[in-house]
Amino acid sequence: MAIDISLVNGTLEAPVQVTVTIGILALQGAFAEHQSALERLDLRDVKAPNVKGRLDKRVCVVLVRTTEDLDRCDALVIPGGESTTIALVARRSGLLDPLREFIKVKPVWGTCAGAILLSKAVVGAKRGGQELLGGMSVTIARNGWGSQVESFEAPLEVAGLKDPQNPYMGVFIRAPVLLSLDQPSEYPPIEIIARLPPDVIPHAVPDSETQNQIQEGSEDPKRAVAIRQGHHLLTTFHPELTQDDRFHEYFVRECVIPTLYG
Ligand SMILES: NC(=O)CC[C@H](N)C(=O)O
Repeated sequence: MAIDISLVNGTLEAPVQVTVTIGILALQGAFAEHQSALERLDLRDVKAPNVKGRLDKRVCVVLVRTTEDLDRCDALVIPGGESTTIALVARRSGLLDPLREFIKVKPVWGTCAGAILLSKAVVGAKRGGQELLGGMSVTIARNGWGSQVESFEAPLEVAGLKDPQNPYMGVFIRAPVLLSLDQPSEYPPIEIIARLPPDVIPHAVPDSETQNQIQEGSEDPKRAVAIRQGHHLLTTFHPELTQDDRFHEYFVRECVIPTLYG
């Protein structure tokens, strides 16, 4: 975050230019596509009631490969790719613990593999295990829809986005499936931002994995494909692979700006 204080007629004025710096973990996966989407955003369109002064028009994007890169960021995006590889490279780069500390205090958005890393528990990890970053009190199934050939697109119901009447085309590539949305008291409430249409059912997750988790009258967590918990956002699909930037706009508007200026 950079705030310029200007001197007008010898007195200090309120901040006039506010830069939002968002990191993208760039160890493996679709980080370049997230960069393009974030750089397309025009923050002058983003409502930021608590910002005294103007938001800089453009997000400042940092590709994060070191702790020094991470230290510059107000928020972080963890892209899709291969969650086991991202965790391994993060460990080798000395980033795993700094990332866990970052997640405790700053907004983070995980897409697909990034969603797995943001979860507190995973089902179907590779042999040898899967290190997680945690941050969101959910359990997720890796490759919950099956293999690459079972990748698909689906129009999502997106109540919380801009233009909610326009469905959002979700791109699911070896996507994970949310198995349970837990609500321990030390975590903020979970809000479902996007759901699958009722006719799309993740078949690769055995019912036995989920049956016990769905309480009568409550929603099947498998239909939730974008959730927010406090200032964190999780999407099991790939918003960066479309030209529809509403999720990127949502993350900045609802998760990043209120954390910086709320
Ligand atoms: N498109 C993706 O990010 C796929 C995620 C991959 N199945 C994993 O486990 O990491």
